[in-house]
Amino acid sequence: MDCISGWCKSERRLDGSVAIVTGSNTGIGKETASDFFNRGARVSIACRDIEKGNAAKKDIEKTITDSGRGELVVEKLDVASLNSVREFAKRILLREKSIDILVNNAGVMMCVEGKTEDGFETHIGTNHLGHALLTVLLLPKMNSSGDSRIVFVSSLLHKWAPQLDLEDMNFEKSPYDAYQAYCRSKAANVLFARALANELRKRGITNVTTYSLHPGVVGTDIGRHFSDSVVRGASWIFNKASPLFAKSPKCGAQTSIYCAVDEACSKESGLYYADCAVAKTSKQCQDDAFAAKFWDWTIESLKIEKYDPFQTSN
Ligand SMILES: CC1=C(/C=C/C(C)=C/C=C/C(C)=C/C=O)C(C)(C)CCC1
Repeated sequence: MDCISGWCKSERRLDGSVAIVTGSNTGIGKETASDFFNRGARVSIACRDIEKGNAAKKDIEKTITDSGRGELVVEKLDVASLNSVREFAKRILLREKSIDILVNNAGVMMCVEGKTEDGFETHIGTNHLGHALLTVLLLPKMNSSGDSRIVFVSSLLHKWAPQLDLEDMNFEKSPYDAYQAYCRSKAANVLFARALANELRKRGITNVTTYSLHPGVVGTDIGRHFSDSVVRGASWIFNKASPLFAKSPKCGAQTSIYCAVDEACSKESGLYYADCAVAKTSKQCQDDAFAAKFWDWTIESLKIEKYDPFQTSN
């Protein structure tokens, strides 16, 4: 089955590779995990709810193609909690000899005003900071694993974010706006992928590459909080109506899969993609000086100034 909106045509196998996909119990993440599994990878289904993860594992096992399968490991990870991210990273680093693919896919949208347990605004804390910590903790192993790729699932809506005010990322100065909070967190994904690519380049590290992307408008659980902050019943309507205007999760996963496996982009790093091709980002996300400031803001927020993500041992 092809998707009119772009299809990852690569037939590359991932036998012996290790891939981690956050939020892969459902939606785009589940389809991404299923693709890697059918290419032979050992895939970590990293999600909050182990039961939902196990149900996804059962579903994915039914998709086995003739070319064979890898392995699925369901694992507890809540990216809204830095503690949970640390625990998850510790377990993975102890168990895996290499980490070849990390897809930062989990996300929330249109949540009511709130803070994560670490005191960050819900969207920036979950969609960006949790994934940023996961990325830097896994980086030394990825750096020692030969060619490896880090993929950030962003959104076209990153373009609706105003110029980010690093003094007000948690809406302490300005009034809370759920839509803007989401758009900011998606700009954060694009900026962080770019900043990380620049930091790696600066140190001559060429075997780890980064990607950010817009999956398309996709009918998934991303609408689960629409009823809380848009209008009553919005989540239900989004669920029912999305097949009429949105991509299926399988088509929505194609750009994530392209960035993670395709030979065509293996030498690219820090760019933004849509429909399996490089696309243009907003002005602030093309600004390398601002990306560097955003990198520093992220490291400070995570309180890991003393940690060196660019070491190779682990
Ligand atoms: C159908 C529908 C809606 C439309 C939702 C859309 C179009 C969501 C798009 C989400 C995107 C693009 C996310 C990207 O990151 C509303 C307004 C919630 C109201 C209830 C019914």
